[in-house]
Amino acid sequence: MTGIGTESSAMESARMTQSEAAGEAILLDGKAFAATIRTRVADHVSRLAADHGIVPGLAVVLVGEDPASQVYVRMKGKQTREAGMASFEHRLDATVSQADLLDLVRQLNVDPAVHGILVQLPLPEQVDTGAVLDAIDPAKDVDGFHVSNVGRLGAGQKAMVPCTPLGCLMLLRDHLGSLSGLDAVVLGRSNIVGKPMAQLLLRESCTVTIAHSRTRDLAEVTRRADILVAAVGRPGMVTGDMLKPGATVIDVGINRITEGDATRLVGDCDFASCREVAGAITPVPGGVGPMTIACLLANTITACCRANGLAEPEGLTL
Ligand SMILES: Nc1nc(=O)c2c([nH]1)NC[C@@H]1CN(c3ccc(C(=O)N[C@@H](CCC(=O)O)C(=O)O)cc3)C=[N+]21
Repeated sequence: MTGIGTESSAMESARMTQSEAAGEAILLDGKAFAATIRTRVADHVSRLAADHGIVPGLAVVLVGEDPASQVYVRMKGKQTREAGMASFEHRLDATVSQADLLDLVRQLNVDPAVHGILVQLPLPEQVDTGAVLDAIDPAKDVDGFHVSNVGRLGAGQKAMVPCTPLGCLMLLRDHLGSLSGLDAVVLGRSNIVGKPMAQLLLRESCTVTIAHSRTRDLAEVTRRADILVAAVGRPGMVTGDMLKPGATVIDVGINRITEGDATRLVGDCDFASCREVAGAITPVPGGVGPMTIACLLANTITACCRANGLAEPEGLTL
């Protein structure tokens, strides 16, 4: 019993008969599941206010004017406020110095109204990203990128868990129940998705392989996967022939491609061929993306509860 996503489980099983009849993969509806998590977050926020007079607060720092980053930051702010939490947005010029950015982070570290801090990535090149992430108070590190949270996750200690892998794991548990003994292949070895995802799957007792750009005979590796998590940022690189029939496929890729004068979001998986072979697959959009933001809100509640010595919020942590 995961405690997470019973509503969406019910939706999945309703959909299962339809999909099986069509010989196509079940769609793992991250958009619907994320809405469920946001409702849980909003419930916790009401309770924190009523019982303790606490309003959880999330600070988001955006440096520069990257259009995609602006969209994500706007979505995060909107959903934070809709859940009843306080949203603090800090926009800095693309030319900001490392020292000024560190000053802002330190100010947020000591601000009692701020329980979570997220510095939107990527940062401009004059800034040392690792130094900025490690300046964040680990207790407020809702992205789970601080080296101390990375270490704690690896050591099996209580940590802040990166939002995208956390969302992927919630989808997997919701669909599969126990993951114990399953072969999991993570495609991609980034610090923000691939590596923490592998740690979480290992914690679930999967047999974990991390594949990447230098992996030899990739298809031979991916065809062993009961669970395939694709996080490489290459549109359509996973095709149906690379999958074990019935595999559960989590597509983390968010690639904006231009077709004529329209743009379209596609994942790292070639959806048309993968859905013929997979047992279940996340769509892009509407899969992992919405789960990432929902988990950011969940992590903010978790950080707030821990900061105030309150019990872990049920259904929002691992
Ligand atoms: N410090 C930091 N933490 C992050 O978590 C972080 C970051 N930096 N930098 C950028 C990436 C990207 N990211 C996404 C979140 C939600 C969607 C999302 O909701 N996508 C929608 C589509 C939205 C659209 O139309 O663009 C979907 O997939 O359905 C996508 C991408 C968080 N990131």
